[in-house]
Amino acid sequence: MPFKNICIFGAGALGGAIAAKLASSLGAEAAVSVVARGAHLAAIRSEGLRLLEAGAEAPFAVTVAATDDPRELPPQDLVITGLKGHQLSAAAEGIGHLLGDSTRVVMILNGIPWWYFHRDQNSGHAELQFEELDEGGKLWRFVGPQRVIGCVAHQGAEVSKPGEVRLSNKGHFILGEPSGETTADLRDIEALLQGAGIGVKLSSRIRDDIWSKLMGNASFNPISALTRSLMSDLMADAAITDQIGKVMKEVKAVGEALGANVGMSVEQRLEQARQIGPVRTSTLQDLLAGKSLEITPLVGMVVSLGRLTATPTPVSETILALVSQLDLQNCRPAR
Ligand SMILES: NC(=O)C1=CN([C@@H]2O[C@H](COP(=O)(O)OP(=O)(O)OC[C@H]3O[C@@H](n4cnc5c(N)ncnc54)[C@H](OP(=O)(O)O)[C@@H]3O)[C@@H](O)[C@H]2O)C=CC1
Ligand SMILES: CC(C)(CO)C(=O)C(=O)O
Repeated sequence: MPFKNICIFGAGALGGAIAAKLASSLGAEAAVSVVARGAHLAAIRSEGLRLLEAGAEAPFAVTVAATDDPRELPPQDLVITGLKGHQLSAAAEGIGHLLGDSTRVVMILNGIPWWYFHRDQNSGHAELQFEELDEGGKLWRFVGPQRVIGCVAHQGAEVSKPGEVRLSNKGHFILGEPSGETTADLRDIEALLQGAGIGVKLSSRIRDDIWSKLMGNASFNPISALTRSLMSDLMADAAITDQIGKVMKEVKAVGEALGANVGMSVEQRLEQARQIGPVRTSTLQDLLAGKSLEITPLVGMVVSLGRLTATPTPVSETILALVSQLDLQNCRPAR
């Protein structure tokens, strides 16, 4: 087992689920720790981290070392981040404390990740950095794009109460090196996760998977927050589905302008969205919890990369304006 110390930084919905599964399958074989905060951290410390799998009647609980200060943990063999994209810059230095010479960092993210252009051979913009995704270049400096393994999650999850994570389906995670290589590290991480009962697929073109997933997250995530609707309600509304389809078309066009093969058609992506069912998107979960919203990686970057590639994104621009104002009002104290 190449991973003796594994830290999940941001053990919320998806990170918490992965931490619980790894801790339960590895037992004493490895030290699984989590970085969390607030009431969630307090509950993990006092009652353990609980996971309710889709279809299960009761959660199971695991005991993991839990802290809000990564400096308390030793250097890790593997770090998995479950932070939202807009929370990463603030955590960059903390993640840096966990890294040894060869530590790899799996970043579970929706949307365009800060490392997107690292070793990208198709866009003509290799190594381009975006301040809006990586404030002050902190992620580039403290983590380093060469450590990253990209991760696209096809798994619905929610922190149902402090200390407890609930999965909404039996999903899977797509993992890929930014370079597209199938490295030994990638194979080892695949084996680790599969051994814990986590569905994994490897991709040699992770950016294609990012764009296919983003066709949905750029459209139905902000719209679900704007309308406070479950996925099933959005997809039952023909006028909304029509707007979602328009955003999907824009996202696909931007991805293709950057050299991605976005294999999925708008109709196929809409069909995938119809299968999700009565689920609160991660953006709606944050809105309802009064938290700031993950807007830039999901919507803002579609508009920015649309500008970079001269690809029109009018519907995404409208949604960006609306959801940005919603975010401002949501985080503002009541007047
Ligand atoms: N949830 C889902 O169904 C899906 C999510 N995704 C994507 O996966 C990624 C992770 O999402 P999700 O699992 O929902 O995220 P969550 O918001 O559930 O989890 C993030 C956790 O990290 C914590 N956190 C943030 N910053 C810090 C910090 N500096 N120190 C300690 N803890 C911190 C948050 O605390 P706090 O709550 O206090 O901010 C929260 O508990 C996102 O990009 C999302 O879009 C993809 C597919 C499905
Ligand atoms: C696919 C979906 C809607 C799963 O919940 C998601 O990616 C999200 O909530 O961000």
